[in-house]
Amino acid sequence: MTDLAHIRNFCIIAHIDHGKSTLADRLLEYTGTISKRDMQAQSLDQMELEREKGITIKSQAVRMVYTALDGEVYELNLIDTPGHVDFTYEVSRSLAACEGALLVVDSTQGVEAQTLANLYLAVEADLSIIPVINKIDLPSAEPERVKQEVEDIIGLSKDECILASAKEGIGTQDILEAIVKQVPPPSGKTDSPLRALVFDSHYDAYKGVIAYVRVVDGELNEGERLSMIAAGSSADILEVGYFHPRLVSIKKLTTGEVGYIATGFKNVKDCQVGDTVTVPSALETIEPLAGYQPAKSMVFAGLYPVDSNDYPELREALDRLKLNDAALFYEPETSNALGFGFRCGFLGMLHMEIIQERLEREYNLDILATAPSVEYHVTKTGGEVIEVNNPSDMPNFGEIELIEEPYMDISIFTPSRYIGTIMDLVTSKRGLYKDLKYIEAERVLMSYEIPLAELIIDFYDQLKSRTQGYASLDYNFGSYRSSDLVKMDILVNTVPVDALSLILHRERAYYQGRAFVEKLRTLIPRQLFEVPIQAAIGSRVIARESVKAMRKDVLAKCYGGDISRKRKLLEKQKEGKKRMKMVGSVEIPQEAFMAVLSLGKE
Ligand SMILES: Nc1nc2c(ncn2[C@@H]2O[C@H](COP(=O)(O)OP(=O)(O)OP(=O)(O)O)[C@@H](O)[C@H]2O)c(=O)[nH]1
Repeated sequence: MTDLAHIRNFCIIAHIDHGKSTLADRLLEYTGTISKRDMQAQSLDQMELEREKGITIKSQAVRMVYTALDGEVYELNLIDTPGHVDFTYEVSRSLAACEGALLVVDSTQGVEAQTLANLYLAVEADLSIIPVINKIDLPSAEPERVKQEVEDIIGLSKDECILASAKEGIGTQDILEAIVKQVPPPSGKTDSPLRALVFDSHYDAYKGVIAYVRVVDGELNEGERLSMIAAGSSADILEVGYFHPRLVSIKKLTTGEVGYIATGFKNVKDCQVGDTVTVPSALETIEPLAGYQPAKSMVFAGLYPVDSNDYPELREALDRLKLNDAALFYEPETSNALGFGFRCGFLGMLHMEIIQERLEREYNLDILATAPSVEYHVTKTGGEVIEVNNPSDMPNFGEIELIEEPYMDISIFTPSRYIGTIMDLVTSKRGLYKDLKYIEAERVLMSYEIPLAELIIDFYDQLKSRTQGYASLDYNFGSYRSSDLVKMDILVNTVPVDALSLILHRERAYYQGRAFVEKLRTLIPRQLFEVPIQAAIGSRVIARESVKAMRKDVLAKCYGGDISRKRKLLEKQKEGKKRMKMVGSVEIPQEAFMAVLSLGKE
């Protein structure tokens, strides 16, 4: 147990790849929390997937013990924050558990969109901010320019900036000293009833849900009973502890401290990020901590087993993933084309990709995903308002009074030479101009509102390719706005394929319909017969193409009795078939369902 004056809770915020995880490793190493020998690169990124994708998905908290130059011993709690905009809410809760933040800026790049977005969140959380200019070991580093940028853009004095190389360990001690001196100690009430903030949670098969908490007031004792204010659930505290970086169990966590509780809950839903932990006796009287928000799905897609016999396995896998991911939403869905599957809701595209990959890798399932959709608010002619997140559920024209779609507030940081090309891109995606600010002579911050439906379709890729990777993007939900949208149906071999339906803006529906059908023609493999593909809006066909009949069997190409060659070809064919779905008498591959995502490219 450490007295409040000797506790510091801080996090590291940065734009992607500016060196957050590497710096965390250096701090852990310097304080002897992890020996160099045990140091696995980026030990804070636990999941295999995280390491592969090189991003931090779940926040973690590690306790370090640091003897400062003044001779005093401090307990430093480093709370790692997720690095992607899909997880902004988790970031905001991690920040709420801290008093200070290291703001890492890459000295070869400078301030980027996410540096600012994270900074705003940190300022909102009232944190002391310590700017760290990283990667000064690189020949292309421009620490002076970036310091100036920090002063001009962020408003922190350039003299406060600490120059560092997380890779080489330069500046590590200065950073630790700054944390001790500049970050205020926590200011909770030690003699009040327990209030602790959950800033992350995950399910553990042995210990139940493990909640990562910051004790705000009072203390948390092993063996006591706890109550969750928002979830209304309660459980016994099986274990209390902190991360070092492995779990170390102790008897209690006191005011101001950060650690974990093993709750015995079987589902993270009972103990969600942002909820307040208290004791049952205080439940009636205590004020919940501010800022709780239930997770909200922004992007939806249908997930179907390629082999319909795998449906029970898919359900089981989703159930399991959900135990650990309160933000994952799903419900059974039936498609004429694809059979039984699930409509799933995700925080964003990255979240969707992660879930898909986990289903495939960890649960060994072959799944077919439909194109991602947003959630529309549809006012019917009778006045009833419904939410539609599957294009094939869109009511008929005649029944619709108004359709509203989610718009995002986006900000783009870019060298000014790309202003023109970015404006073209944003306009082509129905973006609405809000603001353009010169940050320095050659860099600008552009703000727009843009439909989420356009943002999820290759916007980021296009932004990166049009600006040679220089522009950075950040976005947040803005509001629902009405749009002139229509539903386009696709018929393959005269059979409507519900899972290929799309919602499009009326003005561009004709052009996009043609492009879509053309794309489908190239993706649907030849069959023994000619296959017409049509796009229709209401009863009007707006485009038509056909997949010509196949002439030869693949094996016909084989000569003589070369068995191994023949086998190879058959295997290849099987491989190609893996993600196909028989719709009527036509096989449709996974790529066809995703074709809309690549429409803008050609
Ligand atoms: N030369 C040099 N490279 C660095 C330094 N710090 C980090 N890097 C490299 O920069 C890359 C990104 O570093 P990470 O620590 O993974 O960045 P991050 O901010 O944690 O990235 P996300 O988890 O994706 O947000 C890695 O290849 C690091 O090895 C540094 O001081 N100097």
